Amino acid sequence: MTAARPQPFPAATILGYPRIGPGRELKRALESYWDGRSTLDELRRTGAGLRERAWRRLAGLGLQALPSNTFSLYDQVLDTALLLGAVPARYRSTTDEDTCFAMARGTDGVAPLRMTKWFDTNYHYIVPEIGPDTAFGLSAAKPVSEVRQARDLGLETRPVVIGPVTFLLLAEVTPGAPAGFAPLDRLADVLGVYERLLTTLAAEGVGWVQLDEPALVTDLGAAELAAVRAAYERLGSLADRPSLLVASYFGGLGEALPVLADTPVEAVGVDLVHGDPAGLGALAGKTVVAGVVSGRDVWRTDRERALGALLAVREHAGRVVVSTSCSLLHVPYDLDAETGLDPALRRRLAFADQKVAEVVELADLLASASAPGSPAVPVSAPAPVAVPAPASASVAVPAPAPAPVGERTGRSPYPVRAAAQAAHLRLPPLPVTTIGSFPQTGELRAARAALAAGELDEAAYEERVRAEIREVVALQERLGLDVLVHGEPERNDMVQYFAEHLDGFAVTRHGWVQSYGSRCTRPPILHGDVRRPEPITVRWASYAQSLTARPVKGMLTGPVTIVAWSFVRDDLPLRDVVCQVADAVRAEVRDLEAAGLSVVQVDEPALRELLPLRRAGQDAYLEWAVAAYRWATSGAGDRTQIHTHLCYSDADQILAAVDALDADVTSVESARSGARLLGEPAVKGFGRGLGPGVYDIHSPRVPTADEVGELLEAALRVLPADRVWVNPDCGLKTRTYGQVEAALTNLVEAARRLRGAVESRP
Ligand code: MET
Ligand SMILES: [Zn+2]
Repeated sequence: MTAARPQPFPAATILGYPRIGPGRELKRALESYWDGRSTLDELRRTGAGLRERAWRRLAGLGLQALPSNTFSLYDQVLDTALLLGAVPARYRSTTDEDTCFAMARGTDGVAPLRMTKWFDTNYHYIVPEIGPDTAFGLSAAKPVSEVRQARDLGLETRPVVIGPVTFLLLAEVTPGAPAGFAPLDRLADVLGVYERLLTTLAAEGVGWVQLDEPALVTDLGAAELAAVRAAYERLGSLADRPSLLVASYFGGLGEALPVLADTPVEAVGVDLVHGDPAGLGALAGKTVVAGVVSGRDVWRTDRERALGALLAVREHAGRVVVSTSCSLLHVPYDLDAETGLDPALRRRLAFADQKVAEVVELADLLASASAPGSPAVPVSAPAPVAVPAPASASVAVPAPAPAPVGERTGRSPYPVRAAAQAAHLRLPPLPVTTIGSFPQTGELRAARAALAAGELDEAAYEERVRAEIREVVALQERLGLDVLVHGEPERNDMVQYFAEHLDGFAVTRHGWVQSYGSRCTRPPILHGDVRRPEPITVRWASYAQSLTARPVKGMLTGPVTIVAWSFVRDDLPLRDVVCQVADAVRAEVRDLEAAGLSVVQVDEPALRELLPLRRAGQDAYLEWAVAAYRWATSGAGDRTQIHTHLCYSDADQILAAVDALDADVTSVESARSGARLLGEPAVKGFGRGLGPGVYDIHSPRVPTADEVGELLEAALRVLPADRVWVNPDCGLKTRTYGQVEAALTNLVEAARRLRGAVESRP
């Protein structure tokens, strides 16, 4: 069968749908397979069941154009690497699934591929590795079998694949490739594989294929724009192929718009929530898949505004299809599952299924809105639902004015503080610490569930947490760590826990969103003004400190991260929301200090995540984000050592801003990325304590003391010895106690071996 004549694109679609399962079925199936408790066949059956459920649900909601290949056992970028044959030889296994998991999670002897944030979201993708010798080749089994599975259910679908330009721009270079090589150099080879994919899908009778190109909303240079042109000229000119939708999202297309408009692709997806419709006239003659329903927040769509945007697009471009601004991967499944939410808040909300219904409804409204120029909402159409204002908008919060960067914040300059802290804390060189969390045992989670269900009373739960703290402190003393933590046993999640204790937030019971692989979070909903009614962490941290003579590090989540990992009200500038949270964190830092904690860590792993994708907005963002952090931490005295933690280490991009945070010690992920950070010139100039992670906590592998020692030696070659800290890449909560104990033993051992040498250095 060859491709039929171009089929018109139906009136409504979505760019993608959640896949973890409404009850996190995929998470359970994956973890059970990884632990050897179930077979690959069982895992495959779970996947098939989830896909069937998703398609039936979408069809039931009235959606005509259904996506496929948006299901993934781990990550869609990793799936694309497998599809294109970009599999480094060290990961090849007997089944596609095991190869996929080897790349994502590593194996006994082999470290996994790097993982990083998907644009400015909290979703993580696996970074493909491309070199001059990568042997590309098509493995189309997955998209083809999904098309067939849906067809067996009587449903036609549109396979979704990451597009060639985004795939190559996100890839990193195989270690050892010649200098100057860039993955984009392999564009022509990769396009050959995409051509074969399109031919294969056409032979399957597929009418449309969606190629996701979110990289097109970032600043592109001449070479990248030329790649866009080359890619879509070539794929568009292919003889027997399905119609092509090139989907952009997370912002406006900017300079890539006229380039795409010039190519023979049939449809272009544009984000009209985060990008502006300027220039869409260039798409006349094409189908515009207009993302007017946000795929990234949980707010109901303002129907009038959305319809206005759709009518404007229809006036300028050819055919308009109503869609989401991006995949619904980033929002929970179904608001109907949340029975405990305040009804006034509920009325303002829409999760994935509600957003699908909005898309369908808007398509109906658009169809009945007659010629351009007629009233935006036809009389016969249901009146748009008014979105109520935030409930607490009237609560007066003394808005903090964060101290501008560079201005005095109350603390002395770093050298003065460093001396005061050294005298007070008396730490050895290369102090060993952790990032905060210790393994969250099943027992602990069960106790929390029992508390929520009313089966365990507060006092019994509290004692359970205290017992855990006692064990964690004793373990750290026994292993010989220098700065201890209480282990965060009371926290379900580093953001949700604070949200539950601050006014202005609501939390959900089932609102899970995939973070990476089998990991999910339940982002809180920040809907009103934020205030801290009372201290949050002080009793746990001071209890831990009461158990030991060594310093315990109080552990807080920073204002940018709390906001970044929540669904945030959209009626205030983000900066103002962050300032409110910074004020609450500031009060908590001061209370920890007053309770006798000499070290306080304020985590900002999301600092870079909110960085605007285009350079034009980045300086302004960093200025207010850094100011908010300094406001949160600068109430501490000189003797109190402030730590911060980031889960990545793209030093060139962000290290200057990290320096401006003015924290005394910064820990960053480094082991997972093969200590690339240490090669960055910016590291040499870093003027404070730095702990480049020496233990990749995303992998079940335990590093040996020798491996840790090598990473520390590498750090000591570029950093002064009195500023190097020894710590894992991130928190330990996803690991087992067996792994953690073995790994921390090796961290302490490696630090001890090097201390002598460091102390005797001139
Ligand atoms: C994602 S960063 C995690 C930091 C937190 N303190 C932890 O150790 O889990
Ligand atoms: Zn982290």
